[in-house]
Amino acid sequence: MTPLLSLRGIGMSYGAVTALRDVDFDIGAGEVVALCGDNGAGKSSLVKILAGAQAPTAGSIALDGANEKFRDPQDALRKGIATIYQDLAVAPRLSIWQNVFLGSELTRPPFGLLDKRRMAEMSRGFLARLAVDIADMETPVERLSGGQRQAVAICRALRWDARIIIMDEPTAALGVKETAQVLELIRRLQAEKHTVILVSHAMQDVVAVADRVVILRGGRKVQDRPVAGLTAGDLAAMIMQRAA
Ligand SMILES: Nc1ncnc2c1ncn2[C@@H]1O[C@H](COP(=O)(O)OP(=O)(O)OP(=O)(O)O)[C@@H](O)[C@H]1O
Repeated sequence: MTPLLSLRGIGMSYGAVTALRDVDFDIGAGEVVALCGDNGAGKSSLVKILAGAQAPTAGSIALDGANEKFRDPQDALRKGIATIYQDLAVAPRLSIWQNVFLGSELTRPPFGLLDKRRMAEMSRGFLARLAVDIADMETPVERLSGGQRQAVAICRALRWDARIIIMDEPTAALGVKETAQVLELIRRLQAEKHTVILVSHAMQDVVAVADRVVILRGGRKVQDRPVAGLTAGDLAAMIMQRAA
């Protein structure tokens, strides 16, 4: 079967610094893949490439078997890859629906007025798919919990019908309860057959939701295996292992 996303020989150099070397991997539709590695391993560089924020200096990317080059993040989004960075890029004072449709508002003919009702209804529908219960779509995002904010950021990806959702350290700033909520969001995405790439330093999160783990070290892929049967301790040991 053709993988949904396929990377071949991806390299990234910043002048004299090589952040990624010859990285290959395939991701199937509906998989939750954790991308792990110690600081400086190359995770952010890879995320930026997949997000369309930077072009790799070597290698190729294919979606559904067709080679792709992303001109910019908007292009990657249009092609089905949504990236949610740790800061979530939400506008705290704006409402839930305004955030979900930020920069891509729906309008009504013939005068092009904002179709607030439809945007609010659709936002409610996206949140319902994630099993997040918030009564009022006019609620400013600053009044939401960390887990709920993450849900709003995911709704933005759903609004674009993203097939691949990249989440960069989604639980890094969250407490225990909110972390559990975010992991539940990922399970919901998985149940809807979305593909999720989870960048994480939290091995217990990886064990809880990921199907597979890809570990980078010094810019190279050193592990690519199913998570089943591994403990958080096993993963931490794999990340820290010295190169042979
Ligand atoms: N814009 C840049 N210019 C120069 N070097 C860079 C740049 N971005 C990243 N690097 C270097 O590339 C290597 C990989 O960094 P990257 O941020 O991709 O790793 P990471 O795994 O995301 O680390 P962290 O977990 O700390 O975010 C590091 O040596 C880093 O210093």
